Formats: sequence, structure tokens, C-alpha cells
Amino acid sequence: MQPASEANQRIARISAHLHPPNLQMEESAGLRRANCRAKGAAPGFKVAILGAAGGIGQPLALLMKINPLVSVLHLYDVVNTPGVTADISHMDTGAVVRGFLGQPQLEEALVGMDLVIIPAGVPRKPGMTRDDLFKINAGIVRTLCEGIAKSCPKAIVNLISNPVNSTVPIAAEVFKKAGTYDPKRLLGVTTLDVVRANTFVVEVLGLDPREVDVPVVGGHAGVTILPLLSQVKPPCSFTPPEIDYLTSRIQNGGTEVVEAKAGAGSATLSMAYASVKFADACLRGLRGDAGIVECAFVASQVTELPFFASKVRLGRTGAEEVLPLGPLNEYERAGLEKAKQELAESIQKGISFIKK
Ligand SMILES: NC(=O)C1=CN([C@@H]2O[C@H](COP(=O)(O)OP(=O)(O)OC[C@H]3O[C@@H](n4cnc5c(N)ncnc54)[C@H](O)[C@@H]3O)[C@@H](O)[C@H]2O)C=CC1
Ligand SMILES: O=C([O-])CC(=O)C(=O)O
Repeated sequence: MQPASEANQRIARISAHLHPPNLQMEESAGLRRANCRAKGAAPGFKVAILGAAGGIGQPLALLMKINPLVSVLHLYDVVNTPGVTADISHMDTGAVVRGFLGQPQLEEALVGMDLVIIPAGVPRKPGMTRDDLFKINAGIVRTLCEGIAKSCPKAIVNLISNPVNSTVPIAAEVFKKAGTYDPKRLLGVTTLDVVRANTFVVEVLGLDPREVDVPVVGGHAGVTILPLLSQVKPPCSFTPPEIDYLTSRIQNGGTEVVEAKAGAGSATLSMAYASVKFADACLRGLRGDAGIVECAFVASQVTELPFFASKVRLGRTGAEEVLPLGPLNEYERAGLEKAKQELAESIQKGISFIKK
């Protein structure tokens, strides 16, 4: 039996945590930290999600809470993090969850993080392109990356906010300005293109999606999304109509969801799945696992463009090697030329946003 005074102290501590006066996330975070230290958090990585209360952010937070590689999970947003944090924190999995609300708490949300995932920003509505989101999302990404440069300059960054083809160059310029830029640590998340490609290809081939790997290179918008159907594993072949159908469906997968949601946003659940798949690969790389290869939009010398999505080998310091594209067929070479034209403009637009 514990002495009554000790038990009372514990109850007081828990109840202060559950009912803090004027729910101040910072204060409740402090209590959580104390509890976590007392119990000894499981070994693992510290992960922050910026935009954690959104359509992607919430299921992403749920899935990261059950990831055994995560010991601490910080949920930051400009709205609704108290509720999302309270909800997720009741899950009986290892990661300790803390919530942070609004710009004044951004720095605290980021201190000590190993991995920062950014799904903050507005999504598309029918009729919009991803580039139409630039006006709002460019500024959001700049602010968040300034916070990263200040509070966790060595963190791996997984950037989801669209238009990825421009937001990744924006982030790079912010980090350069701050003197913290390490190209290996900045990765634009294009995993959903690979996830869709795998799904649509197995529909045609009649295989199990877990057996298939389709590389998707280039960028993350329309014709910049370039599936390399000649390099599908296991090796297989497609008829010309199948290639046209698959390429178009993969390139327009995002729009397919935007239209089906009819004004209620874009892909959130499949994106949360894809983001966790990618984040988990990054964490395994950080842990030192060998042979982890994923597609991502990174600083690159694979083409003449400064950024390009291709397979990268993930390791302790991020994207440690950018792998070559491999042999392309004529159809893919033509697609690559189209992709590069659009990509060049989107990349320049991002760079200019910070430089001017
Ligand atoms: N890379 C990819 O493959 C994909 C990217 N996306 C992009 O992800 C972004 C988010 O999409 P959803 O979650 O559906 O949108 P959403 O609107 O449901 O959620 C966005 C969240 O960001 C928050 N937010 C806004 N400004 C912020 C700031 N300054 N700091 C922190 N948080 C802020 C909002 O409060 C909201 O909770 C969009 O830009 C969308 O286009 C979506 C799907 C796939
Ligand atoms: O299409 C959108 O706007 C969201 C996105 O990037 C995707 O689903 O691939």
C-alpha cells in the first residue's frame, strides 16, 4: 500500500493534467513531460506533426502513436490541438503525446525533434490545381521551416504541404538563409504516388499489392508525376492502352479524390497511410537499418533540375544516396521532358518566393 499522501499527490497531479485551468497546452505539456520522465519513456524517436489537427494530421497522428519507433509525439496546429491531443493520448501505446497550439508554442513543439512531418496548409477544391494553393501554403511552410531552423535544425523534415514541387524549394531556401540547410534532411513526400501506382498496377495485373513496387519519379503534380512502368517489380509488361490508362490514372489520382470529395478536401486517409509508410522508413533509416529505399522529392543531380523525385536510400542522416533513374523507354523519356518543363517553373517559383 502506498502512503495516503503520496497517492493523493499522484491523483492531484493527474487531475491537474486532465483539468488544467484554461487549458494551456504548454502547461499540460509540462506535466506530461514530468510524468513521462518519471515512468521512463520507451526508447525511440521524437516526432512532431505540424498541421496535426487537419484531415491528414489527425489520422497521421493516430498512426504515429501506434508506431513502436516513436517515443514522443508532438502535435502542433493553429487550431484544435487540445482536443486531438486529449483524444490520441488515451491510446495505450508507448509514445507520449503532447499538444501545442498556435505560433507562440511552435518553438517548444519543435525542440529536440528527430523527425518533423508537415501536412499544414489548405487542400484543393474541385477545379483547382496544386499550384493554386501556393499563395496560402508558401507562407505557412516558410513560417514552419523558420521554426525548424531555430529549434531542431538537425531534424529530418517530411514535407507534405502542396504544391510540393514548390514548397520543398521554399523550405530549402529558408534553411539556407538560416545557415542550417542539409539537403539530405529535407524530403518532399511523394509516397502517395507510389501507393496509388502500386494499387492501380495490381488492378490491371491481378496481383497482391504487397508484391508490387512501381517507381514514380519527377514531382508531385499532374505531368510531373512520372510512373516508370518499365521498371515495375516483379518484372511485367503492359499493352500501350494499359500504359496510357495507368499513367493518366496515377498522374490524376489526387484530382480523382478531390472530385469525389466534391469540395470537402483532398486525399487524407490514403495520404496519412502513405505518410506513415514514408516516416517509418525515415525512422528505420535513422536507426541505422540497411537497404531502405523509397521515392521522394529531394535535392538532386539526377537531372539538370535542382530538385527531383526519385528513389533515395535512407540512412542515419536522411537521404544518403539519390539513386539514378535507370533505363527509360521512349514513352518515359517523352514524359520526362514534359515533367522537367513544368518542374523547372514550379521550383523557380518556390526559390523566388524566399529570395525576392
Ligand atoms: N504530398 C502529398 O502527397 C499530399 C499533400 N496534400 C496536402 O497536404 C495539405 C494538408 O491537407 P489536409 O490535411 O487535407 O488539409 P486540412 O485543411 O484538413 O488540414 C490542414 C491543417 O493545417 C493547419 N494549419 C493551417 N495553417 C497552419 C499553420 N500556420 N501552422 C500549423 N498548422 C496550420 C490547419 O489548421 C489544418 O488543421 C494540403 O496542402 C494538401 O494539398 C494532400 C494530400 C497528398
Ligand atoms: O491532389 C491533391 O490536391 C492532394 C494531393 O497532393 C494528392 O492527393 O496527391
